[in-house]
Amino acid sequence: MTHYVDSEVGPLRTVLLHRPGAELARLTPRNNDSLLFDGIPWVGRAQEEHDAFAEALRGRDIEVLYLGQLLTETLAVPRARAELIAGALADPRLGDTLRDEVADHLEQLAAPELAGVLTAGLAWEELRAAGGGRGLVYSLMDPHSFVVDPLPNLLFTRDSSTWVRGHVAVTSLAMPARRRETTITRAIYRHHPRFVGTPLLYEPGLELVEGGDVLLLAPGVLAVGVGERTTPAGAERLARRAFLRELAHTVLVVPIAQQRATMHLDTVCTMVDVDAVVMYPNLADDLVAYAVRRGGDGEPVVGKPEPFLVAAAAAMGIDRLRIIDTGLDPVTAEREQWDDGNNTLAIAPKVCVAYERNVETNAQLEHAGIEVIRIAGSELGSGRGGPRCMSCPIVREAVPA
Ligand SMILES: NC(=[NH2+])NCCC[C@H](N)C(=O)O
Repeated sequence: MTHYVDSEVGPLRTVLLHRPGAELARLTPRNNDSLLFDGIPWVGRAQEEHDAFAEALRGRDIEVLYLGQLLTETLAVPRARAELIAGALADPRLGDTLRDEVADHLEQLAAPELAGVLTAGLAWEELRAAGGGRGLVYSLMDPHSFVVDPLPNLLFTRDSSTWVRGHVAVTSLAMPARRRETTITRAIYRHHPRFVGTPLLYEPGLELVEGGDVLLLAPGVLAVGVGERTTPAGAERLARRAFLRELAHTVLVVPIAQQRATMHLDTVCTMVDVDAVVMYPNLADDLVAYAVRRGGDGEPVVGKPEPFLVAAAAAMGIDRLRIIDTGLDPVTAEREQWDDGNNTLAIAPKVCVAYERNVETNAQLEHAGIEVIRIAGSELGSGRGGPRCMSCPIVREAVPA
């Protein structure tokens, strides 16, 4: 099957999810802020919610791939295994002695156990229980800490890679708690038999870009939010690369507030139809875009800022990009935006998956003719991400004419 995505709403055929597991059980009141969770999720219930999400997708003939399983399979490739172990050892906190010990520990693990440590991390006392734990660094480490940090935000597969046509952008994540995630997505796309040979449009280590900020408005048209995560330099680099490979002709760069509530563009705006978005009403009128176009030599040419809807419609070649007017009062809008009401996953034009708790937003979507597949997310949502954040589309059919 050809892996290919060139819109936000074309019928979804294959998607990458991550079923949350032991890495969520690492969250405590001491570390949840730095690990970017707003609470301490009930792991079993989060798994049930996630399974129901996956089932809803399978029920619509969508193939669900799991990151954990792909990771285990990828570890069968010796080069991938070496890269992934190196990724876990790259943490400068370790120092030589502890790094050698952790290396010895990881190298003797079979693939499933190693995948477990790469996702859930290795706690201080686990290394001692395994017979390690000598040297200065280990002795001075907080016994509540990790020698390999857990990656609870792997749940949000949207951010660590994103597809543009047949190319995959392995992103460059902003937050320290998430950076190692892309050693995993990169290894999967480079070495897993299913993905070998996929061209990489972007790579970790480049200027910051996160997948939650990248929207494929139409074939050849990207919107890239710049704010808390993706930087203007990241948007420029992504645009330049997409232009050179002729994957896009226009990239709309959209500044968003640098704060947690609007950490990614997809927390305030997602597409639900070929010409419609659901957007956080409190900023619908203020959002602007800088249209960056491919110049004759492939170099980016930057236009003046324009209202987002105007710039988007022009780039997409349509008369108007409709906002589904959620018509909510500012307080309800703010509450439901925080709970990812605007973070819908379109699985076809006019069909989206949304958290059930955002009662008002969902009612307005239905009123506008959008089918809403509701999923529970009381536990999943504690990481501040909705259905779009928790999914990385790998195959979408072309939008039906
Ligand atoms: N595409 C998204 N909106 N992703 C949400 C990611 C949430 C995650 N806890 C973080 O702070 O990074």
